[in-house]
Amino acid sequence: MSESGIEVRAAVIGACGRMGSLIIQRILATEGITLSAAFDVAFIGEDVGDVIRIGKLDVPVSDSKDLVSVLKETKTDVVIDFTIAAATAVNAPAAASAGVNLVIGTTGISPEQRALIDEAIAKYNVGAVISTNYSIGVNVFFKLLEEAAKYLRDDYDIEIIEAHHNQKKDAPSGTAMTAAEILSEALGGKELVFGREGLCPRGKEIGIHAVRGGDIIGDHTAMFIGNSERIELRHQAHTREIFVGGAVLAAKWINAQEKGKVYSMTEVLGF
Ligand SMILES: NC(=O)C1=CN([C@@H]2O[C@H](COP(=O)(O)OP(=O)(O)OC[C@H]3O[C@@H](n4cnc5c(N)ncnc54)[C@H](OP(=O)(O)O)[C@@H]3O)[C@@H](O)[C@H]2O)C=CC1
Ligand SMILES: O=C(O)C1=N[C@H](C(=O)O)C[C@H](O)C1
Repeated sequence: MSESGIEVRAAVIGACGRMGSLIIQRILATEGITLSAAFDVAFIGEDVGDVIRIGKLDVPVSDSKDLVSVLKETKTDVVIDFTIAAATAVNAPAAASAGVNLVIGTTGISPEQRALIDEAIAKYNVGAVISTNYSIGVNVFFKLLEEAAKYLRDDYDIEIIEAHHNQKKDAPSGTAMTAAEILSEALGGKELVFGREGLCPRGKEIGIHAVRGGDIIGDHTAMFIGNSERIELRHQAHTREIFVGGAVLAAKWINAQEKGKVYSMTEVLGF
């Protein structure tokens, strides 16, 4: 039990994945939050602690097809979802329908999928944090981009380059997309161009480029390129723990917020 006496019951979807398994370990090490359930597509029925090799936890891996009934049985307050967009588009509305708050880290969510999620959050009056990046550093990076755009206006060409590990499924990264959206909005609307090939004279667009290889955790560089100078803002993740800490913080935070709304990680951090 935490000092405040509130114990948040959190379920993890994508529990056996790179992020999910670390989030479970962080929940176990954090006061005021308990692991209520774990969902994945493989290892159904096995103890999740055994699957992620940290020892028995007496929490079975459940099939997300049983999401609503398991969330109700386990009296879950919040689900933390780090999976793939097609899964989140189904599981987030289902969890909301059970009255459970949401922390969504999955990237590559299309505008149509996002609309379904937003609709369920409003309809079932649950709270949600949705962020393409839960690290403190990246959320400062987002603020710095806004600030740079304010001064540089349209005079500098903007290119965003992201690099990630060779197991990442989606491209470009969700963080690169958020960075581009922030810059586009600050500059009154810009076309986004993904990579370049063939005849492609540069216009006033924002270029976005994805690199994939090895075990890169996540690098993001925004280049503001003028005729005689350039500014580069860069964030490099050294470990996934920076995302994990933010996601668990968000899971505890959302419980105490006004419901029926979607919050960003910058709001969780109070920026
Ligand atoms: N917002 C942020 O700060 C961050 C976001 N991410 C994002 O989180 C997501 C996951 O990344 P990562 O952990 O590296 O990926 P992994 O592939 O390692 O983990 C995802 C897990 O989800 C499982 N899964 C897939 N579909 C379902 C489903 N329908 N129900 C339950 N589980 C499911 C996968 O199973 P299987 O492998 O069998 O398909 C896998 O075990 C990505 O979208 C990534 O971009 C990552 C880091 C930080
Ligand atoms: O898949 C990853 O690993 C990451 N995904 C997120 C993204 O797509 O922005 C965040 C982080 O860079 C790691």
